[in-house]
Amino acid sequence: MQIHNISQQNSILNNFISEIRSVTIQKDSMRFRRNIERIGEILGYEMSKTLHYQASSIETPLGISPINLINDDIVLCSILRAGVPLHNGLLNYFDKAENAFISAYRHHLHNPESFEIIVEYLACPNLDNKTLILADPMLATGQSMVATFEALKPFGTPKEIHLVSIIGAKEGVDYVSAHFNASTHLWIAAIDEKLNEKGYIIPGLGDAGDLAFGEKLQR
Ligand SMILES: O=P(O)(O)OC[C@H]1O[C@H](OP(=O)(O)OP(=O)(O)O)[C@H](O)[C@@H]1O
Ligand SMILES: O=c1cc[nH]c(=O)[nH]1
Ligand SMILES: [Mg+2]
Repeated sequence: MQIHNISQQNSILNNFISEIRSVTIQKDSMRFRRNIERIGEILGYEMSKTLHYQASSIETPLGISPINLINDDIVLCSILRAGVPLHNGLLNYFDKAENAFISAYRHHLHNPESFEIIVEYLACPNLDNKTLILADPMLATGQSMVATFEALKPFGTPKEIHLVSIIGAKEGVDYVSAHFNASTHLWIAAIDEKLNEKGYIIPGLGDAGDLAFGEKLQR
């Protein structure tokens, strides 16, 4: 897997990352969602540099302007719930993309430390020869990303896969690296050191789904 850790280079991305991590600023859920969206726009922009382009020309009122335009058929798939604002950010830029949504959530078994990933809802177009972007802001154990990839297999074989995440744990990055092809790209804004005993990223930011949309009752 090709890992692109975008915050290794200083940019305004750092300011948005610091705001979603900040225990005080993240309490403003509208700002939290908007920051996730802005980060999605930045990661999408960085990713766009590796897409395929075709020479084109555009008629302006005063002449003809040559320009290379993206030539890929993009399918943007995000994992509910926390993936929604990241999806919106990516879709702001890849506005012609087809869209897929999947639900993957942690179902806690007997105690907070043990859980399984439940995939229930899935809506997806044909993926054959498309460029698949899989988006989820948190890459903790990596199990949701891998379960999503497995669930999408019956929908076709993409030509390229780009994983987009905001904060990952080293363990989760290693887990997805082992499950995805070496040609898969991972676009990520930060890789944190570890997971705690409940599978939360440390230092991370807490629960992204709850911060964006409010606490949910455990089922
Ligand atoms: O890498 P993993 O260990 O699989 O964890 C990451 C998953 O956890 C979060 O979702 P969560 O289960 O909290 O659901 P939510 O988005 O509905 O809050 C996050 O959005 C990922 O989907
Ligand atoms: O740290 C984590 C891990 C999984 N999901 C989250 O929202 N945060
Ligand atoms: Mg959550």
